[in-house]
Amino acid sequence: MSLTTIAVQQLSKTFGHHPVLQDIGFEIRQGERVALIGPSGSGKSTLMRHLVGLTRANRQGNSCVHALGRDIQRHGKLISASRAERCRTGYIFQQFNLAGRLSVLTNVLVGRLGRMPRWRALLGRFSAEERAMALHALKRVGLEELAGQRANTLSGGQMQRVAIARALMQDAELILADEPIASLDPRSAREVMDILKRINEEDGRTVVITLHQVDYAREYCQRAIALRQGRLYYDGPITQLTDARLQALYENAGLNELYQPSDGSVQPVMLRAATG
Ligand SMILES: Nc1ncnc2c1ncn2[C@@H]1O[C@H](COP(=O)(O)OP(=O)(O)OP(=O)(O)O)[C@@H](O)[C@H]1O
Repeated sequence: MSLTTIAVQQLSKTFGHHPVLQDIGFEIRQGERVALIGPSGSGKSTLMRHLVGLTRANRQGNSCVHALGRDIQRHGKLISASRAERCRTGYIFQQFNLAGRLSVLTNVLVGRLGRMPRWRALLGRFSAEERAMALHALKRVGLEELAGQRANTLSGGQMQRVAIARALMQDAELILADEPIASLDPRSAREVMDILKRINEEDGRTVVITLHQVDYAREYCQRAIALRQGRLYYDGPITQLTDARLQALYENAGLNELYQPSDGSVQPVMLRAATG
């Protein structure tokens, strides 16, 4: 039986007086490929940031964010982690976060820093084996020929593929991709989504992707978690995310009447009408 990779319980976050996440709870099992969707401002990025401790939940309440066998935060308090533990999660940003002046290969090697002895990491001394690994990671994203090129000469799609190669180099078991294709043209977006899917299928990595484009979520992910106004609106198979539900998610249509599973097989589906 697959293991729990992420468990979120009673997660609430308020910025100032603005409740951005309200009582969020879900679990993600090892090897799942999940799309996190919802209208702009619904809290997707904020939720993702909680999963790696970049944002802390409200201190009040019983929230817990658990990933890869350890608590990331509890009741809004971050739990410290070793470098090796942090490396187990790779985070891919919309804006790639590459060092533009460094070569593509070096950017990929950077993914290894957290797994190297500190003195070697500080000196940036990579072994022949690590270089071979980085080239292999680049090969997997189809960019080994650009290894020596400066990162800031690449297209957006290529940059994102380098960022994925860096996560591969990190040997991340969990990959969180926050709008990885938001600034890419359709062809590049497809290439990036293909690679994320392949990593999930071939390596068994758990992949969670925030997406604006529902079509990509439908095509590439098995499960959707949808937020609306900071609340969990839908959690279930992507195939059950009907046009009517999506319309309700994005257009504030009436919610309760839309959830009418046509057969009894829809066990994991949960829908909560947003009240706010
Ligand atoms: N650090 C912050 N301080 C104050 N408000 C914030 C902060 N981060 C996010 N917010 C607010 O929280 C809400 C949710 O933002 P978030 O970026 O999580 O939404 P999102 O669903 O990812 O949106 P988008 O799809 O547009 O990126 C927004 O109203 C945003 O302005």
